[in-house]
Amino acid sequence: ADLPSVKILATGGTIAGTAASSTQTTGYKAGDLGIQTLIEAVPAMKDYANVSGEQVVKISSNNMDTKTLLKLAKRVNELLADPKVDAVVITHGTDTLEETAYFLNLVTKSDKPVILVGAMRPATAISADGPMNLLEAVRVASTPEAKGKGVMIVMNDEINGARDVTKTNTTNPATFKSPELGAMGYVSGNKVRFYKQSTKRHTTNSEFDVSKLETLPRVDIIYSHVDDDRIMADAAVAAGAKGIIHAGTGNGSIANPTMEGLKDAVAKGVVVVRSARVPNGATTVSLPMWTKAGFLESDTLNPQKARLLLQLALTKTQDPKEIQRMFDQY
Ligand SMILES: NC(=O)CC[C@H](N)C(=O)O
Repeated sequence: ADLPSVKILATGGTIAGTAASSTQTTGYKAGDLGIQTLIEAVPAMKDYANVSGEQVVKISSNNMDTKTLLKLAKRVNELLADPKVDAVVITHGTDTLEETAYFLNLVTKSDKPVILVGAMRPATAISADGPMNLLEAVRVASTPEAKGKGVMIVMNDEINGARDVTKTNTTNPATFKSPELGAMGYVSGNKVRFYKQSTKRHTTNSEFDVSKLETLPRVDIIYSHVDDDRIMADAAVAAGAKGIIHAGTGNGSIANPTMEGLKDAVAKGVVVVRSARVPNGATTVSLPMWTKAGFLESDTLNPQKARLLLQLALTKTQDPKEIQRMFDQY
């Protein structure tokens, strides 16, 4: 009775996936099982928390969209405002898990733990990783030290912070890593162990608020490559993008023809942020001509997370100086 109350919000993914055979680990149906089935599969959760479930959506997370993100964020805030709820765990597909985690890290108005969890093997597979991951997520959510650390992903015995974590392997269960900045902690034996946390702004210290938002501004990502040209930049502007994240080569480098397209985008009021297709390191000022063109820098945020931050930034301001400040602080 004295245990914390943890609400599990289910959204689908492989953790709720089913396949025709116990050895099938690809080509299965994601998001098939409901939250009650997932909870019943892990009775040990009751040793750590009073858990209850709620199905938000049943999707494969490659289909995650703004509407669902906003719905989820609003529900998380509603639940955490209730003194009877101590923490929220969200089951989610792994494809866009890091994006939902970072988005919630920016818009959750509570210091109560919010833990995201998924699986790489469907629930029907031998050595399915979902049940243990869910148990560990609930254990972390029930730990007092998890409070105030921002949104986290718990999978495969690791606790990773929403800002720094990324999916690093297409199929391996040990896929969620923070390669540059390291894991925050481990679920190890009978202990939840924390070692570090991000210095970046999040949750109760964040200026972003989705409570009145029904949509987010369009922001497109342009991925750089050999033979790059301006076609994608022009297409983004034509599609009505208010922002563009350029996933540049190296330290956010831009091919000359693409640069012309992006300069024209800036001239039309589109905010352009340089990120990088390189997984590690900060994207910084490299060539002065890019700064002169008005392009901003994403710091260590990967393109998909930079996109979410720019969307939220654009709900508050169009001022490039202010938006760069946000990229420096979040
Ligand atoms: N491991 C997974 O969860 C991937 C399954 C699916 N593509 C999803 O993200 O929902």
